[in-house]
Formats: sequence, structure tokens, C-alpha cells
Amino acid sequence: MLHVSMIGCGAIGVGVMELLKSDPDIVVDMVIVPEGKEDSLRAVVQRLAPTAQVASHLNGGARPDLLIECAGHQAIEQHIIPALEHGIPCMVVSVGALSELGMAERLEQAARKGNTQVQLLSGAIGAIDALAAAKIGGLESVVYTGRKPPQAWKGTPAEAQFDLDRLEQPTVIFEGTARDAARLYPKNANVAATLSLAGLGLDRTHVRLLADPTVTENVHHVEAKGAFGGFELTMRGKPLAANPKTSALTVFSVVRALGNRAHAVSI
Ligand SMILES: NC(=O)C1=CN([C@@H]2O[C@H](COP(=O)(O)OP(=O)(O)OC[C@H]3O[C@@H](n4cnc5c(N)ncnc54)[C@H](O)[C@@H]3O)[C@@H](O)[C@H]2O)C=CC1
Ligand SMILES: O=C([O-])CC(=O)C(=O)O
Repeated sequence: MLHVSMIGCGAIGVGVMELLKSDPDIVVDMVIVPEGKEDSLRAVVQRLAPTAQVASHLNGGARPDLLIECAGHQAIEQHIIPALEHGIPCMVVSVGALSELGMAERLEQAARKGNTQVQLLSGAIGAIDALAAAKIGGLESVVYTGRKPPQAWKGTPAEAQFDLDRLEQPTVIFEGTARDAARLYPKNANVAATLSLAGLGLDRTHVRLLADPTVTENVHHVEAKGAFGGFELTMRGKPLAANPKTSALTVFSVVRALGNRAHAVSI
């Protein structure tokens, strides 16, 4: 039985707990929520993981088999780094946070200090296994195009530049390096950051972001070339009703990763 603690009870966290209800090999013992939100979220957690405690941090003596971040950039600083330093294995879904200067190195140092490991989840994108393998043989180029309905770009710098409610044509809102994409669009930068970390890095991964009124899904296109040959991948991710910025596949990728730790066969 794998005993896990989860950070975040938003769109992904709730979706994950919903699916874990039917897995007899995994139990959620604790859900970590922002300070002050414990009481308001207790009923939600009670419904999804009846034996789980709700807390604002990992209590002193708690040593879950695994700590999973499904919360956001701040949670990595606040919870993941200290847990790694204390030897608790962690999984991170907010991979975009690793675009922040020094963050990838800090996570690595923390895991080394605790003699443990942090797993960066593939989330909304596929073919990370192929890209990371291709990197070993040598990559020449990785181009990522992210296309989302205009409303998914609300609350980003695109809102000030474009009338998102009235767009009629697919519109490029950003083109440049993955590093700049992450700086300007931190909440939509997870896929670009994941591709960069698996492949050519933040400065050599080319990114185009589009607000596209003709799509209802989050469309991720990747083109990679290298010594291995090449591949093209198009994902048409259905957004979660609870958060249109997040593709449903992200939830499934967390559940898959947990299953790979808990089940007798891993794939
Ligand atoms: N790797 C990938 O492909 C993807 C990653 N993500 C990332 O996953 C994260 C979660 O996404 P959603 O569930 O859709 O967001 P959400 O906004 O629906 O839920 C996040 C929840 O985490 C809580 N939270 C925030 N900071 C916290 C902290 N320090 N401690 C405890 N709880 C905290 C919030 O109160 C909220 O309830 C985001 O950072 C998002 O960027 C989202 C989609 C794809
Ligand atoms: O599609 C998603 O779920 C999220 C996304 O584009 C990103 O964060 O890069």
C-alpha cells in the first residue's frame, strides 16, 4: 500500500483523488491546503479521501511514502524543497516553476541532500519518454506550438494586447524561447518547461503560443529532430471543467505515475 500526501485541492487535486478512490493500492493520508482554507475544504476531502487529514503543512513527524504537488509554483518552495531535504520522495506537476532562475538546481540539491528523488510529471504532454531518449543520441531542434481557446489566455499578458472575447482568427500571442514563454505565461508554461527539461533546454526550445477561437481543446504540437530521426506529436487535450487552463490528461498522468509506484507492473 502506497501512503501519499497531496498538496493542492483544486482542479487536478480533486480529479486525482476522485480516481484514486477505486485504487486499493494507494491511500491519501493527508491533503495540504493553503493556511486558513482547512475548514472550508474539509468536506470536499472527506468525500474523496475519507481517512485523509487536512492541514496547511506536512506535520512534523509525518513521513508519507510520497508527496505530490498539484498546487502551483509557491507550493514547491513551501513544501517540496523542505520535504526533499528530509528524504521524502516527491512528484511535481507544476513543472513550469522550474523555469525560474535557479529552481531546477535547488530541487536537485534538495533531493541530493535528502538522498531521495523528485519526479517531474509529464502532465498534459506526451512523448516525454521519446524526447528524453532522443536527447541521449543528440537533438537538433525542438519546436513547440501551444494553441488554446481565447478564454484560456484570460489573466495573462495576452489579455492586454488582444481583445480575447472578439478574436476571429487563430492569433500568435507569443513566439520565442521557452525561457521567455515561461516568464511571460507562467501558468501556461508547464508543457514548454517539460519539453525543455527533457530536450534542448529553455534557451534552445522554440515556442509559439496561439489564442485560437476555432479550437475547444488545448492543442499541443511538438516537432523534434535529432540523431534518432524525428517525430511530430499533436495532442488535443480536453480542458477540465474546473480549470480551462488545465488539460484533463494532467490528472490522468498523476494517477498513472502513482500507479507506477504502487502496482506490481509499471508502464
Ligand atoms: N505539468 C503540466 O502539464 C500541467 C501542470 N499544471 C499545473 O498544476 C498546478 C495545479 O493546477 P490546477 O489544479 O489546474 O490549479 P487550481 O488553481 O485549480 O488548483 C490549485 C490549488 O492549489 C492550492 N494551492 C496553491 N498554492 C498552495 C500552497 N502553497 N499550498 C497548498 N495549496 C496550494 C490552491 O488553493 C488551489 O486550490 C498549477 O501550477 C498548474 O500550472 C496544470 C496543467 C498542466
Ligand atoms: O494543457 C495544459 O493542461 C497546460 C498547459 O498548456 C501548460 O501549462 O503548459
